[in-house]
Formats: sequence, C-alpha cells, structure tokens
Amino acid sequence: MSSTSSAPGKVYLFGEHAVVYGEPAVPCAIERRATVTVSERGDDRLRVSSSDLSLDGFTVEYAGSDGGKPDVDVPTPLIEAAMGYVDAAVEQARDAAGRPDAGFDVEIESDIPLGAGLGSSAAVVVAGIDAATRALGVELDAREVAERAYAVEHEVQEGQASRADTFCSAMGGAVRVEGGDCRTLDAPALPFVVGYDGTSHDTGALVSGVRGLREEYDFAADTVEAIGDLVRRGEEALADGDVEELGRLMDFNHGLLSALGVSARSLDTMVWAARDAGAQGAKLTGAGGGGCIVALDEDGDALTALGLTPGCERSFRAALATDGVRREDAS
Ligand SMILES: Nc1ncnc2c1ncn2[C@@H]1O[C@H](COP(=O)(O)OP(=O)(O)O)[C@@H](O)[C@H]1O
Ligand SMILES: C[C@@](O)(CCOP(=O)(O)O)CC(=O)O
Ligand SMILES: [Mg+2]
Repeated sequence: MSSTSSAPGKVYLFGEHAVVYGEPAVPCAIERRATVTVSERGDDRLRVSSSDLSLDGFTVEYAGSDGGKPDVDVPTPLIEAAMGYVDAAVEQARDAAGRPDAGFDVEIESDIPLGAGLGSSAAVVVAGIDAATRALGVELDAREVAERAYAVEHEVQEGQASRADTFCSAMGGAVRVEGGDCRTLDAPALPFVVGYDGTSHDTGALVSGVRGLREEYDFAADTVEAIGDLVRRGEEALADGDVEELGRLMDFNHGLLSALGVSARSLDTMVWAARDAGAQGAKLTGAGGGGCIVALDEDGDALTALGLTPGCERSFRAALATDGVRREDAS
C-alpha cells in the first residue's frame, strides 16, 4: 500500500531554546509543507529520495535496521545528516505497527527551507511517521504522531529537544508547549513575513551551545527564565489580539536570543530592515545561527524592504496553517 501525508513548518512567535529547559513557547504552523509518500516494499530495505536538499536532491538505498552500507548518489555527510531523521521516523512507524522488518520506498518533497528555523525536520518526521504507519495499515491520531515525532527529534538532536516543533507541525495552528503540557491555542491570523538568508544550521549543535552557556553563566540561566516570563506576557497579548504588544515582545525575545549567542549578523540585519520599514516586531525563528527571521508586518512594507536587503535571499508572507498533519491520498 502507498500513502502520502503532509505536515507544515512553523515560526516561533516566542520561546525557542528556552522551551528545551521547560519554559513555555508559542510556535505557529505556517503554510509551507513537507509531503512524504511511503510505499511498503517486499523486502526489508529502505530507499529514500528527496527533492529538496541542497544540491539537486538525492536517492539512497540500503538494507533495513541492521544498517547495510548505504548506496548513495550524493556525498555522504549530507545523507548522514538527512537520514538521521528519516531513519528514526521509519523506526517509529515500524514500532507503532509492530512490523520491525518492514521495508519502504520513501519520497520526500518539501517547500520548507532546510535547517533555517522553519521546522523542516519536524515536518518531514511528522509527515513521514503518518504516511509510513498508514502504509502498514495503522492509523495514529495526531497527538500520537506528535509524541513519536518528538522521540525522533530528541534522539537525533542528542537528547536535547522540546515537543514544540513536532506538536505544532502535527496539530497545526498556534500552540503552547511547556514541558509535556502541549495545547492548541485560539489565535488570530497574524501578518507574518519571513526573511531567509539562504544559509542552514544544525539545530542540535546550537542547542548544545546554549546548554553549555547556561551551565557556565548565571546570566544565561536568567535569560532562559526571562524568555519564559516574556512568553507568558505574550500569551496575554495573543489572547487580546494586541499586535503592537506582540511585536514589542518579539523584539525583546530577539534581544534575549542574541544574549544566548544564537543570532547572526545576517539575522540582525534582516530584523533591523523589517523594523526600520515599520514592522510591529521582528525576531529570529528557531535555533538561529543563520536562516530565517519572522516579522509582524501589517502593511507589507517590511516584505518590500526585506526583498531589497542585501543578505536576504528570499522573503515571503507566511499564512497560519490551520491544518496540521494531513492525509494527501485518497486510498
Ligand atoms: N526535504 C528533506 N528531505 C530529507 N531530510 C530533510 C528534508 N528537510 C529537512 N530534512 C532533515 O531535517 C534537517 C534539518 O533540521 P534542523 O537542523 O532541525 O533545521 P530546521 O528544522 O530548522 O529546518 C536536515 O539536515 C535533514 O536531516
Ligand atoms: C531551538 C529549538 O527550541 C527549536 C529549533 O527549531 P528549528 O529546528 O531550528 O526549526 C529546539 C527545540 O525546541 O527542540
Ligand atoms: Mg528542526
């Protein structure tokens, strides 16, 4: 049987990094999706092709969980990075269906820039688990897909992950995550604009950096707590639909993330370009180190300004995605 599922990427309104240490965060799903098609094979091998990695995509085929040598058509480090998430997602599906030896053909198509703070890893894993379990005839509810996808991010990011990205991608809309407490929120449609510098990061490495800083310096531990306080204020502003206040808090959040060492010159440049053009607020989104910023831009001037900013490779509006993981095939 063949199954296709898609899941959205996300921007963080508030709270990335601090959420790893139990503070609350509010990510919002956006209309940029990863689509994964999975077919069961007659053997225990795994064949993965992806049309949205750097280079021109890749295909890899290798033996199942006993780890045969991959036969790849592009350089290995890229594949290793990519296969960490896909491999672990397939393992979750095998476990959920009680089929440890199931083999699959997996095809990934994604319009979420990779490693840029928009949650491509979570979207690929959420859509992958959903499609692979359905290919084995098992239907999981979105919360279970989210929990299994979290286990994958936790494993691949070397024991350092929150449930925020995966819960948001599975459920869609705006969500609030604080440790194991994951809820969906009623949120107004916000005028998100994204600026992307064209670079990518490794989330695991950036999270490790913040962890080290937090252990070594009291100011960093205090900064993580301050982000939590700010998120609680942000929740009130969100409930009131107060875009001015949300923007102000996003600006503060960016400053606190800078203090944790996860901003970059390109991100600061895009943040200031958006603010100078009249954005209500702007901050980096996701792990940082390069990648994307998100701004609130009611009149569209920040979108125009980002398009003219050297170092901003792409800018686009990002509508809130109300659907989380969803089935894309009829059978
Ligand atoms: N289209 C894709 N095909 C295969 N793997 C992907 C794809 N998109 C993302 N990934 C996986 O997700 C990783 C990026 O995740 P991460 O570093 O958490 O950044 P982000 O989640 O912000 O995009 C990639 O290195 C790759 O392993
Ligand atoms: C930094 C962090 O809070 C978010 C990472 O998001 P992304 O992978 O950069 O899209 C890590 C996490 O919550 O697991
Ligand atoms: Mg990620």
